[in-house]
Amino acid sequence: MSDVYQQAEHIGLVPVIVIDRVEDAVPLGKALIAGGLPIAEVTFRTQAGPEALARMAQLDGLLVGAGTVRSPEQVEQAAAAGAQFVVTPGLSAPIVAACQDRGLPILPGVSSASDIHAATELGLQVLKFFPAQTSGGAPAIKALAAPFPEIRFMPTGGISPANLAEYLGVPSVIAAGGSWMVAPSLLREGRWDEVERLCREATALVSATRATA
Ligand SMILES: O=C(O)C(=O)C[C@H](O)[C@H](O)COP(=O)(O)O
Repeated sequence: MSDVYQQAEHIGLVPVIVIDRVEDAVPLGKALIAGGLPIAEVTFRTQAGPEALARMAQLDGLLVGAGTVRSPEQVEQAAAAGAQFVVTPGLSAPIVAACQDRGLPILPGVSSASDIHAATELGLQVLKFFPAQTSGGAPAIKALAAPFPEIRFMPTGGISPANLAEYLGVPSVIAAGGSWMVAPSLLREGRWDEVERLCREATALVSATRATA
């Protein structure tokens, strides 16, 4: 496994960020680091996404990737901004190829056995299970892991402090993705202390879950 996947596994939870103002990028990144979640998936859903990613990528100790990448052109944009990994909502062979050409780790979204099968044919082993909660949740990942034992998952979509432990308890899950600690309202109001507190609380939950596994 690439270093990025190992780091994501070590941290256990990847904040998924939808950012509207580039000037929020650095205080947000610092809050993530201070809160013990030094990793971010910065979605390319907003216009500010690529520049916000570039600013966050300058912060020491923060692993930054691009999310909601939907074209090979956006892979170029992500790489130019300093992204260290790419996340896509679904499985796209051209996007996977663009990432593989650059040696950029990619976590494409999958939600079925057919998706996973296709991803294995593209040489991938670490996949985003998306949208996790509405695609059957932790029981679905366990069922899909049976025929694909080598595949590792990062479930994302509908994950909260209430169900995080259930996902992290599945052996094939390396980390979960979630957005509650970086909710748009917190960013809009510049509540960096609250972001940090929620990250710290989430980190404690990850540690407690793993200690009892
Ligand atoms: O489009 C993408 O590539 C994404 O990254 C989607 C996000 O993973 C989910 O929107 C996060 O879902 P919540 O944690 O329920 O807010």
